[in-house]
Amino acid sequence: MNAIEASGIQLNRGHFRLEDIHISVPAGQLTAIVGPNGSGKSTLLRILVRLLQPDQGQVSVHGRPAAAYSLREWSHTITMLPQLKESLPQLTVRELVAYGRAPYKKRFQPLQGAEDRAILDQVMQWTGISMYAERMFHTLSGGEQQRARIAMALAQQTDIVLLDEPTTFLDIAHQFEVMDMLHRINRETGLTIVMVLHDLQQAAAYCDYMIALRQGRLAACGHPLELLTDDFIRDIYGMNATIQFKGKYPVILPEIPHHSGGN
Ligand SMILES: Nc1ncnc2c1ncn2[C@@H]1O[C@H](COP(=O)(O)OP(=O)(O)OP(=O)(O)O)[C@@H](O)[C@H]1O
Repeated sequence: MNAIEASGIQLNRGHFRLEDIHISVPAGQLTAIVGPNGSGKSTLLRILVRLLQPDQGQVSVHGRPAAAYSLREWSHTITMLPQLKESLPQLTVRELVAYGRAPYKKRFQPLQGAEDRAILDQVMQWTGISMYAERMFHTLSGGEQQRARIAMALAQQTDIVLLDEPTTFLDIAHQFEVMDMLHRINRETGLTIVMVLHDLQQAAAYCDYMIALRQGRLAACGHPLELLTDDFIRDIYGMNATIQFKGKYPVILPEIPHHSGGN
């Protein structure tokens, strides 16, 4: 069962073309979208969530064309958290997370009814930010901010969440903390999660499925542990590397030309 299917996607931006993309995103699993900088990962995510209209091609969600969903139905079905680039207005963490409930607001009703408040408490607990609920968002550390932003996306209670680089700007411990959290939420709730990731080792450690783009085209898709080979790294990233397995997980050892070992 697929949560998302995209077929024949084309987008021409002059200097950049997304060409002939056919992908399926399995329902209830963790999917990574990988590929070099500028290969079209964020562009594809924006097309999947209907923020960008492709020149050609179709996106279907739960077997139904994306265009057939009303705005309200769509906002209850799929959401996307963009990259952590923009600065947010001065809000408490609870106020920020409550933005996720906006698609459920009915006219003349307050934004936070009893049901909304229960959902906010639940998603803040899942993401481990309950103790920061009344703190100003901008006073949180990068890792805490990312968890608060993810809580906002979860508060929208969609079946599918798309995350654009959820671990970028985080130190290694916080990267794994966020990936662990997403994995746990996926396994406990069956939420379909699609993430743009740069770290292939994280993709292999946590994701069930991987979609690789190269220069605006689909280069490969499948289980990350099956896709990750020396040839894959060379073909997609143009870099020589050796993959070694540490237990179940691949470790990428790059061949760095002219590297003298740090001395
Ligand atoms: N709004 C835009 N207008 C014009 N060109 C854009 C726009 N957004 C992205 N692009 C271009 O489209 C191409 C693909 O960008 P995109 O952000 O999708 O790549 P990406 O794989 O997500 O890259 P990164 O890993 O660096 O975030 C790039 O050449 C980029 O400059």
